[in-house]
Amino acid sequence: MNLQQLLKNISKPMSIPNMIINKITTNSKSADKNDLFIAIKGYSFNGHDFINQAIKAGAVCIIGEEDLQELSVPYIRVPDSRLALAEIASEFYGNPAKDKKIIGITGTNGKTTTAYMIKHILEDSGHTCAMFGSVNTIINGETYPSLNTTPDALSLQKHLAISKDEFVIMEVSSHGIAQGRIHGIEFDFGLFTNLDHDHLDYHHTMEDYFLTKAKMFEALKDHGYAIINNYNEWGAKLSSILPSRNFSLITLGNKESDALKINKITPGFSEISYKGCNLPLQLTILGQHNTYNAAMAFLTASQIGVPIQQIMKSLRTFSGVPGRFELFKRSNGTTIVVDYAHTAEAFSNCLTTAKIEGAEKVFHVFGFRGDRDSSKRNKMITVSKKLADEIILTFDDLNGVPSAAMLQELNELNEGQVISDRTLAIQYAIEKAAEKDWVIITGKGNERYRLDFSLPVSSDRETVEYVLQKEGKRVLEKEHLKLRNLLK
Ligand SMILES: CC(=O)N[C@H]1[C@@H](OP(=O)(O)OP(=O)(O)OC[C@H]2O[C@@H](n3ccc(=O)[nH]c3=O)[C@H](O)[C@@H]2O)O[C@H](CO)[C@@H](O)[C@@H]1O[C@H](C)C(=O)N[C@@H](C)C(=O)N[C@H](CCC(=O)O)C(=O)O
Ligand SMILES: Nc1ncnc2c1ncn2[C@@H]1O[C@H](COP(=O)(O)OP(=O)(O)OP(=O)(O)O)[C@@H](O)[C@H]1O
Repeated sequence: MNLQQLLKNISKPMSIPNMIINKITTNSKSADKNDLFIAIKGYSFNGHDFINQAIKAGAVCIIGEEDLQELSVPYIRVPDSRLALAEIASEFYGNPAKDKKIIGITGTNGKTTTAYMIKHILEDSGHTCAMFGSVNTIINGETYPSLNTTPDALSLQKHLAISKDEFVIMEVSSHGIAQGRIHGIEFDFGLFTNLDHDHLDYHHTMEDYFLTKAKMFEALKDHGYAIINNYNEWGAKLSSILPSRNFSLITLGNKESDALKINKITPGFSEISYKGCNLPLQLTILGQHNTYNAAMAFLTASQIGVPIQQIMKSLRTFSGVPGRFELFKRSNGTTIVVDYAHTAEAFSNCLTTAKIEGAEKVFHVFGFRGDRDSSKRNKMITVSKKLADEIILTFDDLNGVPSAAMLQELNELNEGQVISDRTLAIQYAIEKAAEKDWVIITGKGNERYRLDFSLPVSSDRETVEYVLQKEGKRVLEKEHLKLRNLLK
């Protein structure tokens, strides 16, 4: 693509050389002949330090924010490289967002689940959907792994360009907003699920975290919809500060002005009221939090025009999300749950659900993610202590934190058992649980392990299956032995 055309919104044409660009890259390692390299100041590295490397590899033009002289190729200085990247990437891929119906979902918890629910409902009624989120990326029916919850601007624009889907359902993380990954994208729907203490290593205060999330709503299209969970105090705050613009504000909550109200939540069955009717909301997945996610999905699908009866039918057949309240049954009756909860509120929802469902004793296996907001850990422990009967602390991803330091932190908490090997911690909890007990394993969800553990498995699901299988074999062997003794 012609560089002058590509940078028409970034710089004066006079200062842009007339040349053809092969591709855009932000990583010197993937720079090649005739590429445009955009230098980004990141958290681990400063892309400006790799400019010479990119030039050596063949980059013919550089964009960056630092005052640099005497580069051997043209250098265009911009105020913010990340924003420039988003604008240039959009131009490179033909401004693909403009023809798309985009549903952006933000909030601390529930983005993935709500996204999956909306996708299921829309596809059930004949629509096609792309989905960009933390579990995976789905475009034109093909599934790809996701690196980030919200893709970087270059990947995002490329995904949009490739997608022929009618709707794009996108999880929008606060990191994604703060780093300008969604810059330039306008949303038809903006959903806010909730806000809970998380990512304060990055945002420092809840207020800043909230205001970052709130920015997504500045990018709503005229005649778009803001769908907000007012049951959450931050949701109610967002509804109250949204400027009166030409979009519809649709809320769930308890007030007269809320469009959808949750009348009651009981296991497997909830009741909502919408447009003056009380409607049963039946879900096959457990967790009272999922009723809120379903209500958000309901409101979205309803605005899109899916008939109410159809929405409720689709929600009844929604089978869940990998690693979100995923249930397993042990032969003796113990219930085991693998869940992605990693905030106090999510802990509370999961552990309360187990109690509501009749758990006699709850064993809670979890750890703390290394190099991530450590200020939320006390709250997580407090909730677990209150709602679980036995805590088994173990390792989550260490992200570079030395294992001895994490082990020391877990030991110093002096709460329950510490079994650093995650697979053995899970095995311990399962083996200790009785018939009517529940084992709740939180933090990793569907993610693969990044550490090596003792059992030959690579995720919580595989650990549970491995332990149950081994146990099943032992039971069979015992019965076999009994039979042989009887026949003697
Ligand atoms: C802390 C953080 O947010 N990091 C994200 C950020 O990376 P970064 O800009 O800091 O990159 P960096 O590694 O410092 O490098 C800076 C620049 O130097 C370049 N470089 C670097 C080395 C080299 O040899 N040559 C070179 O050119 C890099 O390509 C980059 O352009 O921008 C990258 C591109 O968008 C992201 O992939 C990366 O996410 C990392 C993987 C990450 O873990 N992010 C988490 C915190 C995150 O963003 N999570 C949210 C979800 C959170 C949630 O809701 O739970 C998400 O949206 O995924
Ligand atoms: N509406 C909700 N309110 C509170 N907790 C929830 C809600 N929905 C899900 N959770 C909890 O949060 C966990 C993560 O759910 P989900 O993946 O849907 O959220 P997410 O916002 O995509 O999370 P992340 O950004 O960390 O990927 C679940 O496993 C569950 O424990």
